[in-house]
Amino acid sequence: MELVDHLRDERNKAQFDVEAMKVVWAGSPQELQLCDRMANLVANHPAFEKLKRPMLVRKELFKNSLRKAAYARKLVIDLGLSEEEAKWLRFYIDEPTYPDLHWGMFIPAIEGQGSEEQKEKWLPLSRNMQIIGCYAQTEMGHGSNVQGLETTATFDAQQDHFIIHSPTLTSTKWWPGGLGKVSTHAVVYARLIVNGEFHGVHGWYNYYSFSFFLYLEDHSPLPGITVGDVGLKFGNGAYNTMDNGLLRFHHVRIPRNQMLMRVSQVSREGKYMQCDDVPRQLIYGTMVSVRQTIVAMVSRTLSRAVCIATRYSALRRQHSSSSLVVPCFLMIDYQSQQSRLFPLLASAYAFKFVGEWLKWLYTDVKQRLEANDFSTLPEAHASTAGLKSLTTSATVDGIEECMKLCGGDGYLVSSGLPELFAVSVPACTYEGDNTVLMLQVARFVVKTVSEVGYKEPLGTSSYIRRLNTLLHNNCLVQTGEDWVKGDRIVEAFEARAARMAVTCTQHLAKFQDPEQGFSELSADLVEVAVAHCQLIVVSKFVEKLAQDIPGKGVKEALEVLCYVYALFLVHKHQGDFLVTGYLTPKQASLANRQLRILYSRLRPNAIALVDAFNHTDHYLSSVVGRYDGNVYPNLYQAAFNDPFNDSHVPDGYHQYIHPILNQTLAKL
Ligand SMILES: CCCCCCCCCC/C=C\CCCCCCCCCC(=O)SCCNC(=O)CCNC(=O)[C@H](O)C(C)(C)COP(=O)(O)OP(=O)(O)OC[C@H]1O[C@@H](n2cnc3c(N)ncnc32)[C@H](O)[C@@H]1OP(=O)(O)O
Ligand SMILES: Cc1cc2nc3c(=O)[nH]c(=O)nc-3n(C[C@H](O)[C@H](O)[C@H](O)COP(=O)(O)OP(=O)(O)OC[C@H]3O[C@@H](n4cnc5c(N)ncnc54)[C@H](O)[C@@H]3O)c2cc1C
Repeated sequence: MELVDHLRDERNKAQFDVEAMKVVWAGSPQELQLCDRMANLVANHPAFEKLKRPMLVRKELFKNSLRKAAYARKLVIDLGLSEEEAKWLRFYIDEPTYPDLHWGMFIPAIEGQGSEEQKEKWLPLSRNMQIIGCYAQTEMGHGSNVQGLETTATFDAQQDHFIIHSPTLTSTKWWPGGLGKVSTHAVVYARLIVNGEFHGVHGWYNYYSFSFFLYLEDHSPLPGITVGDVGLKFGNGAYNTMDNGLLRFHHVRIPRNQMLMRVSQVSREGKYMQCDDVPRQLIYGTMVSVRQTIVAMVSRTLSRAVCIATRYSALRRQHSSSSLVVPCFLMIDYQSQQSRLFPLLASAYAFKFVGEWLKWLYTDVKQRLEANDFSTLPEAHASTAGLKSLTTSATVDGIEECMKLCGGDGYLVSSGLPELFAVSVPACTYEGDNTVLMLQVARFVVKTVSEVGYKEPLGTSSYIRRLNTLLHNNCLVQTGEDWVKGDRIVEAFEARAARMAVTCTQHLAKFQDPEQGFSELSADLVEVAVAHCQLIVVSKFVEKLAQDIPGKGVKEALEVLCYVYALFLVHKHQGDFLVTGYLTPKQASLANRQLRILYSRLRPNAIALVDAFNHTDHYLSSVVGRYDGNVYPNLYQAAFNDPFNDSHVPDGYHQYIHPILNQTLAKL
């Protein structure tokens, strides 16, 4: 049977080479080929079916996710997949499960914090999955406040052991993924006590990582350990495939050599030693690594929602303003729909490019760390924390907006959007609450501004070198066209960020106690951090455009996206630009007018731009976002696929409806 492409006319409007754009989106021809192969491997394997997921109760859902993870492992072994291929395989299976934490946090924690000897011993076991691990840092009473962790690790010199203990209910480890039911091991963060002394009460040496056996062979917990799942989470399927766990220790003994020993050691004699040349922040290194990975991946999550909403918007017709009866307008042709949808489409591309840059920065930092050069660690911390926060918040808000952009049908599970929202929303909390992370960025920015004159700002903060110019020279825009120039846009974002940072730094200086000032001004500080991070995203997009980008019309299409992203932010945050005095109201209104012109330039390319994400229908799992656009018959069929429609008479009908109809309620 010939397949009908209901979006063909839209596809024909494209003004650029979609295949070339696919390469740009993927990062390289090799990445495109790799992703395509893994996506199709998953899409064509019946084991990875996922449409029934939202209908399953927790125990069935969990078993189903274990089955998928086992099939995935089998495929990795049978096909001899590399770690990189296996990572994409997991990604396209699209179901959070224990391997994410095993590969994403447990192994990196050992790699980053273990001694050479420890790595040699534990990494082969972990990579072969002979042990399965998780990352147990958060406690019931302490999530953001890592310094407040209460779990203790007391050294017993006589037996050459650490005694791990949870002294209070609030010290219960709480939330670690993979911990509740599956893991055999954990990297546990605890407060170190040697010779009755708490180390580093001032926060230098408080917490150390331990790897130790949680379970006996038969998978029952070791004596002294209580373990379980934290309970059902938001959304039906969503993150409930993960066994986020709880864990308590009652004086559990582990050998001394299970303390991860790269950053510091405790000797056989009970002597505590801190490696002089390694900063203690390295124990936070796993979080830096995962935050970078989240930024690298988040654009795909947003692109998925945007792809669904764009395709549906380009199919569904509503009435025109002149006739409320005759449906003629495609939803995508409403200016108001475009002004909500197109900035999200542009954001997906913007986040992709900033993710690529962050990966580069992180790789560079990692190489430096291996050579004991820690000079770029503060910037890596601020950039990973800030961009994780900025991109996940925008993505989660964007998914919700896409749901609304699809009207009522977006609210149906079959649209794929509710589950995507539910699975993504905790990204604003895990790996660091987004506000807490922005406050870390603000600390970095304020510190950089305060040090002007005796320390050269580098990397993402190098704009602060030109503080004088940025504070005193106002925007030169005179026409709408002036707004579509890369350097002008970047300068506007630099001036806004610099002016906000300087104002906040001056306000902070008025406080006798800097910490009190920081606390009282924290809402303003978050805005400073947002301005700094948006500058990074905009400038990395502009830098991307300066590269050689092959393919007919590809660069031009990307330019439109870049200006849409930037001018949308100028419009959204025009208060910042006006209050800091950088823009006049006229210039702000020119930016908005130019934005509308850009929307009309983006419009013919909209479907091609989402096609360039190269998402399979399996990955999208959305009736309204299907590639062929054949929405209505499938939407209708999806309703009847719901087991609730198996019968006209639901359970309970005879019991609870008949008595009402028959007026026999009194018998109930
Ligand atoms: C929207 C959809 C998203 C889709 C996502 C897709 C996901 C892709 C899948 C990828 C595949 C695999 C990945 C793995 C799966 C991920 C699943 C998620 C699992 C979640 C796991 C967790 O949540 S683990 C627990 C995380 N916990 C936190 O993040 C806690 C947050 N708190 C902190 O980080 C810290 O406590 C703090 C930084 C907020 C404060 O610490 P502290 O009080 O000790 O520090 P100070 O503020 O005093 O600062 C002291 C100096 O240290 C510097 N600093 C702080 N942190 C760091 C760091 N990490 N690195 C370097 N330096 C650091 C700080 O700047 C100070 O410096 P100075 O000012 O110079 O003194
Ligand atoms: C799905 C999921 C998976 C997780 N996986 C893991 C895991 O594998 N391993 C692990 O160790 N942990 C894990 N966590 C825990 C996660 O890291 C924490 O939830 C996170 O660090 C936030 O801590 P919290 O929940 O205690 O929130 P809190 O710190 O209590 O924050 C609550 C509110 O207080 C605000 N707040 C807190 N501190 C400050 C401050 N200093 N200044 C201003 N505002 C502040 C926050 O902005 C937020 O609005 C997971 C969490 C979730 C939801």
